[in-house]
Amino acid sequence: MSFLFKYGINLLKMLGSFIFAWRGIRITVKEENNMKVHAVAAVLVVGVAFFFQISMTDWAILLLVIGMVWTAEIFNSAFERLVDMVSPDFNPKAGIIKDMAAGAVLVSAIVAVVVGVLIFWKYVAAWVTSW
Ligand SMILES: Nc1ncnc2c1ncn2[C@@H]1O[C@H](COP(=O)(O)OP(=O)(O)OP(=O)(O)O)[C@@H](O)[C@H]1O
Repeated sequence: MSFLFKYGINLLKMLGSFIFAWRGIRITVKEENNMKVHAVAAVLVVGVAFFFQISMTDWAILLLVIGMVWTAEIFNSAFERLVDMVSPDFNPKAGIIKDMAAGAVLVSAIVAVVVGVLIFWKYVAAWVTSW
């Protein structure tokens, strides 16, 4: 019985963690313009992927890079807020931290674009030649 009680409490705690994590994602999408751009880009790319009926492996790679960009952007937004909280006044060190976090987003976005081109070129080429 006490085992079931502990199990239930742990399950509730886990549910609470999911709700808090979901709030973090929601706030980032709502308040960060860059995240809105990433979200729209992801929806467009997924639409194109459905159109071309890409393979399971390509889906896996595509979703991985989309997740990578979103993760980088959420971390970047968290860093921005943390820096603004800890160092609200101008501080070159604070600026470097923000620049580094923004750099992580840029790296992930560039990799995502390259991966997107590598994945889609063969589908686009086949589609164009089938005309
Ligand atoms: N407290 C600070 N001290 C020194 N430089 C800062 C500070 N805050 C921001 N900066 C510099 O200004 C740049 C822009 O910061 P900002 O907080 O506006 O983020 P951002 O990159 O414009 O992101 P977003 O558009 O999502 O708000 C930083 O990358 C950093 O170089």
